[in-house]
This record gives sequence, structure tokens and C-alpha cells, in this order.
Amino acid sequence: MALTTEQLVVDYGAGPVLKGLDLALPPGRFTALLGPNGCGKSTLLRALGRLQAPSSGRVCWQGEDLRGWRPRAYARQVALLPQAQETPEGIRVAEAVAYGRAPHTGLWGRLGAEDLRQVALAMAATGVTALADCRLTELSGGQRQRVWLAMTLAQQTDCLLLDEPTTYLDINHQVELMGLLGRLRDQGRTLVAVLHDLNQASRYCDHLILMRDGYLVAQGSPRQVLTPALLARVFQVEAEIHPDPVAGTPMCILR
Ligand SMILES: Nc1ncnc2c1ncn2[C@@H]1O[C@H](COP(=O)(O)OP(=O)(O)OP(=O)(O)O)[C@@H](O)[C@H]1O
Repeated sequence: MALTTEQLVVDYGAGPVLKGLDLALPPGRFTALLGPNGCGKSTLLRALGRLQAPSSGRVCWQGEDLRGWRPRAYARQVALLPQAQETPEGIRVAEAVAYGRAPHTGLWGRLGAEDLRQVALAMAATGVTALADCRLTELSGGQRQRVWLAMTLAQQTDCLLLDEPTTYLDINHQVELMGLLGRLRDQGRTLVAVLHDLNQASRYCDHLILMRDGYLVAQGSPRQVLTPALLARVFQVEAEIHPDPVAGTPMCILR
């Protein structure tokens, strides 16, 4: 298992938010982190991305505790797209995407031909090439989200951690983005995304992790996890599960 947690506890000071999680994220698969607001999904993703240190327990990449990984070496293997990004004044789209190359070039390093190629590929994949010279502060929320995603892709890592990547995106761009993530998974990358849309998770992801109140409640395939009993227990909703008429995956319909 590429990315694992052992008895992971994160406490911001007011009591544990993650309460001893033991997880093994399947490599080469697309995993969704699901659960109610405040249950600890973003905290888990940040701990996996080395942005949040464990209070106890550990997170390992390739069997080695993240504390043992040098930040640049880790950033060449695992990229994190956090939920909220600050938008620096004046910065233009192409420059922002190029920051994704920092683990490969060094922060003030010059971009080589391969770096420029990866930046161009990431901008094309996210549909922001035409915005290359625009200032980030002039963009809409959805356009900006696609630029941050391009920056994350330009990092060219084996593993991508994405916090609510479809937020701000219209349905067309949501479908494109989820399709793109699916293709990256098909190329062997490991993807982990916090998602709120259960049906989107069911259609595009192969492994679902259902959390509540800092605990793991269930994990497995969409068919194993999206059941009326588990959805009632975790979200307090009455749901029916029917096959999605287009994809055949389990589809959750609220009563
Ligand atoms: N930096 C922080 N300092 C203190 N408490 C925090 C911090 N970040 C998150 N928390 C708290 O930790 C708990 C879990 O938050 P987290 O953002 O991980 O949940 P989430 O499942 O991602 O929620 P949502 O679905 O609303 O995004 C919440 O009670 C939140 O208030």
C-alpha cells in the first residue's frame, strides 16, 4: 500500500478530530473520502499531504513515516490540492501553474524544456491555456479552481490528493474534471478526493471511505458502501439505492 495511516490522531487543541484511523489507500485506484461536514475529511487529506502533523500515530508513504521524507522528495511523489487557496495579487495563470514544478526545479529554479512541457500539458488538460496571461484575481471561482488543479497536475506526482475538486465548477467542467481524474487513475496514478456528491463518487471512484466524527465507518466499493443502512447511520437520511441508468453504478435517491 502506497499511503497508509496507523492509529492516526489529529487534535487541533479542542479534542481529537481524527480518532485513531487505520487506513490503507489502494494504489492505482480512485478513492473518495465521504462523510458529513466536520467529520474530519479535510483534516485527513491534509495529514496525508503532510500539511497537518499527526498528534499521535503516523502516516506512511511507501512504508516510510512522512516525518522521514524530505519535503521536496515527498512533493515529487504526492501532490495536495487543499480546499481553500489564497490568491496572490498580480500573479498570472501560467506563473501559478509553473509553481507546480517547484519540487522539480527548486522555488527559484529556472524552468527547463520538460518543465514548460508539463505546464503546457497541465493547462491544456484543465482547459486554461487561453487564460495563460490573465491575472488569477480576474478569474471566476471555477476558472481559478481549474488553475489550481493545473498547478497540482504540473507537479507530476504518482499520487494526487484533492479536496472538493469539483467545487465552483459547472456541471460540464465537473464531468470533464472527473473524466480527467479517471484517466489519470487508468494510467496508474493514485487519486484521493474529498467529495460531497455521493452519486459522483459512485460513478467515478472505485474505493469509497465513509467517515463519521473522526472514525472510519465503512470502506470498499460503491456497492459495499452506498447502502441505505450506512447512509442512514452516517448522514441521517432515508435513501434508496438504484442502479444508475447510464453507468450502472449504485445511485442514491433520497426519500
Ligand atoms: N485549523 C483548524 N483549527 C482548529 N480546528 C479545526 C481546524 N481545521 C478543522 N478544524 C475542526 O476540525 C473538525 C473537522 O474539520 P474538517 O475540515 O477536517 O472536516 P470536513 O469533514 O472536511 O468538513 P467539511 O465537509 O465541512 O469540509 C471540525 O470540527 C473543524 O472545526
